[in-house]
Amino acid sequence: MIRPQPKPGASDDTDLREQEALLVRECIRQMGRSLEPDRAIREMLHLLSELLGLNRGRVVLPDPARGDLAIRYAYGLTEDEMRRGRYAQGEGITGRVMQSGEPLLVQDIDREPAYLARAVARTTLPQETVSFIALPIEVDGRVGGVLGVHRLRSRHRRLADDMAILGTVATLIGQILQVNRLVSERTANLEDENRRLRQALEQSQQTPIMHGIVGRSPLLARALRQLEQVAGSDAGVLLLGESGTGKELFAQALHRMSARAAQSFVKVNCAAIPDTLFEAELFGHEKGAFTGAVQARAGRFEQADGGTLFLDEIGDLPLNLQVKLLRVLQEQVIERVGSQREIRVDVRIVAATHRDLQKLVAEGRFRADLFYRLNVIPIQLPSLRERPEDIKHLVLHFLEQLNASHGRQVALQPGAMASLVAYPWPGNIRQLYNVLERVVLLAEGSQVEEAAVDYALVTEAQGQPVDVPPRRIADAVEPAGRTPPAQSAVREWRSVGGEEGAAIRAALSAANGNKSRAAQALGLTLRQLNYRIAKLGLR
Ligand SMILES: Nc1ncnc2c1ncn2[C@@H]1O[C@H](COP(=O)(O)OP(=O)(O)OP(=O)(O)O)[C@@H](O)[C@H]1O
Repeated sequence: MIRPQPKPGASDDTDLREQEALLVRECIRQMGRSLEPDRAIREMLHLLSELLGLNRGRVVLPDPARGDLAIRYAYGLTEDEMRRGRYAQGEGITGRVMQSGEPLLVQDIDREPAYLARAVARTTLPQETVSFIALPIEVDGRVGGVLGVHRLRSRHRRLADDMAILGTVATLIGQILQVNRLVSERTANLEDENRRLRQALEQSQQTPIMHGIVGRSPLLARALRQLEQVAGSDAGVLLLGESGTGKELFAQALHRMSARAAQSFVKVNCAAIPDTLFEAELFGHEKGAFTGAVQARAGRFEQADGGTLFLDEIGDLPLNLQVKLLRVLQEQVIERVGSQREIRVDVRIVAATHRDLQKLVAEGRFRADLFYRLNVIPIQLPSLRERPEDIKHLVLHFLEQLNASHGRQVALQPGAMASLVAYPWPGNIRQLYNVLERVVLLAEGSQVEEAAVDYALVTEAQGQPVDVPPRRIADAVEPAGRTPPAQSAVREWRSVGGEEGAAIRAALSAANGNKSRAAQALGLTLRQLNYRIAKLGLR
């Protein structure tokens, strides 16, 4: 067999092609190690040097912490040289390539002023003419870094070939960086998610919750015990407590615990029904009973037959309607408006009010007989002020709900929680929920800081007639970054280390006893200043 004789120089060419092919093959093999970019990229730079004589390869990447560029991977550079290799945007050859996204070739580094020789000193390089080649590395469709190598100018390989192979290597390095960025992003997301789930799990294990009612304070526990005791009977229950203390929630829990749980729970808000519609609403009406009664309709009593009727805001029921309600409660029969037919109903009555019914009775505004009928088992629900230890549990419970319903992953920093616990919550749990919802919706990151909560509380307080502890107001008049007008006075006031009295006196004396001006100087409202004066017993 006759082997074809290579032309002169062809064997050199073949060797070079083989080396190139070997380099590309090996570099592609390194792609399998994408998750270890240090090893994979260093090995690629090693092959460039070993097989093609493109030496001291380095990959320069942006350093987000310092806002410049730094050598991240290298072959043939000492640690010191790597450390020295930092470039501002647009600085030197590397900075320019990063900025323009175009490759640059310096034929002779000794004749190019833009070449900085910062990482590798000229003295450590060969005496002959040295070139420097820098190429952009594309990551996610953008210039994500720069690949740079030294090259002896007089060599047997053509420059165009070197440029082509370097382009291929830069692309492969870009792929490795892209995979890594993706993996670290996903890992960070998963870690975040994990942390949040762990927190949620801890919270749900810690949050004492019975029948959907959160809290473990003694006053709440007592109310819950009473609820459980009476759940089995048909006795009427009167739930007493301020607005937003959970009266409706308790009524629902009572219904669910009772033997009537499979039947309906029907709510009537006595304060919301106009007098003229009250009878029709409660007892129903026949077709044509009054204008607009186009068809017969069952009232709330009938709808609740066999179940529970929750009469909310019973204290707001006008006297003439109290008589009608009493009659039904006594006889357990109703007559629809426009009909004389008696319909027997079997309902358990749970009533609720935020008013002092006994006082209303004494004033002749609530019938005593109806009061005794409803007040068989009174259960007093504590306000949030009386059970501050429950606030934290409620906050964690609502936070979990709000995160789920708004697709957020918000957590509160300790200071933020402390602010929520310190707030007086005149509107009780409903108000707490509303404020938290606002905080979750407005949260910019996953961690809510104290200042953000304080700001929400101040906004809340401004819309509510409520005395907020002044320290909170002073802290939170403006969100971080903006300067409240009276900040210096506030700082002074705070710097007296709790001696509020002295600060208030000083402000009052500076304002010649004018409280409005003193309040302004302290960064408080007049109402808050009055509150502090009264609380501290100042004259
Ligand atoms: N202990 C609690 N645990 C969890 N959520 C609660 C608790 N108490 C009240 N809530 C929630 O707070 C909100 C207000 O409660 P609810 O409507 O029962 O109060 P209310 O006393 O009936 O108020 P109002 O007198 O103004 O009608 C509801 O969303 C309720 O689910």
